[in-house]
Amino acid sequence: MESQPVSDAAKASRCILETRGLTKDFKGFTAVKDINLKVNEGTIHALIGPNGAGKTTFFNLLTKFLTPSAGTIHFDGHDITHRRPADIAQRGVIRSFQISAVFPHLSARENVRIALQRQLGVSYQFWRPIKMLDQLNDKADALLQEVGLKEFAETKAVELAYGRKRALEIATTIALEPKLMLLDEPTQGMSAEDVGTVTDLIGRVVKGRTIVMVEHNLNVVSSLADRITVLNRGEIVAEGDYEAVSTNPQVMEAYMGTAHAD
Ligand SMILES: Nc1ncnc2c1ncn2[C@@H]1O[C@H](COP(=O)(O)OP(=O)(O)OP(=O)(O)O)[C@@H](O)[C@H]1O
Repeated sequence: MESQPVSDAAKASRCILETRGLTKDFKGFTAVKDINLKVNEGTIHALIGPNGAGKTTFFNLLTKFLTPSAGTIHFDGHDITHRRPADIAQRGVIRSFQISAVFPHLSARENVRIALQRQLGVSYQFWRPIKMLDQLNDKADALLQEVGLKEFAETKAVELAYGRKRALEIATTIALEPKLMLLDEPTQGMSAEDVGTVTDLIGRVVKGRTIVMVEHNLNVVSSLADRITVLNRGEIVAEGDYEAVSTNPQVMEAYMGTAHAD
């Protein structure tokens, strides 16, 4: 039987990540409580919530920086609850701004090239002729162009302006061809101008990719996220698109301490 091409709609409805009853206790304090979350392939899913809501702890559970106290994590059809962090990265769960930290004294191109080498599994073949490794330059340049850093290929990462550094981090993450990108507050600490640039960049380069992001800036969330999960005190208080969650009384209460936020 001939296989049918998968339509965008069908692809978007495939759940790639699911947590069931995910819980993390710290000595009797429950930071993440019974979280049931589903992320569909090809979508941007944002996690928001006030300080201390449990967002970072939840991310750390997904990447196995922390071990859950209870519950399971399923990724791409596999139960990964008891997998080691390296296995999870190998399966394509890549956390940007942490794992893919850039090397400050290497150029933008060299940074992307190293990520590409890692993806190809040739990182230790340092005896290969430089020329062979130079074949990666074309691919690296294409990625730099994609994130708007073509003119900065020779610039050392440390010399890039903040927003451009973030763009480089995104390029090195994409180079690893993630099945799921975890973005940790991608616009944190940025000027309004950089927030706009990085938001546009994420919107452009992540098309068709699956992202879970923690983000405090609600403008960024409203323009990027297909679906939003709101956490408060370790629990999900609301889920839906931006319009649904932003008008939810429990969300207003979590953020502002009142359901009448006018
Ligand atoms: N290792 C730990 N030991 C004890 N308590 C912890 C630990 N890590 C986090 N917590 C607590 O768990 C709760 C959730 O913290 P978490 O950092 O996940 O929240 P968050 O939503 O990411 O907050 P923020 O937006 O401020 O980064 C907080 O009350 C925090 O103090």
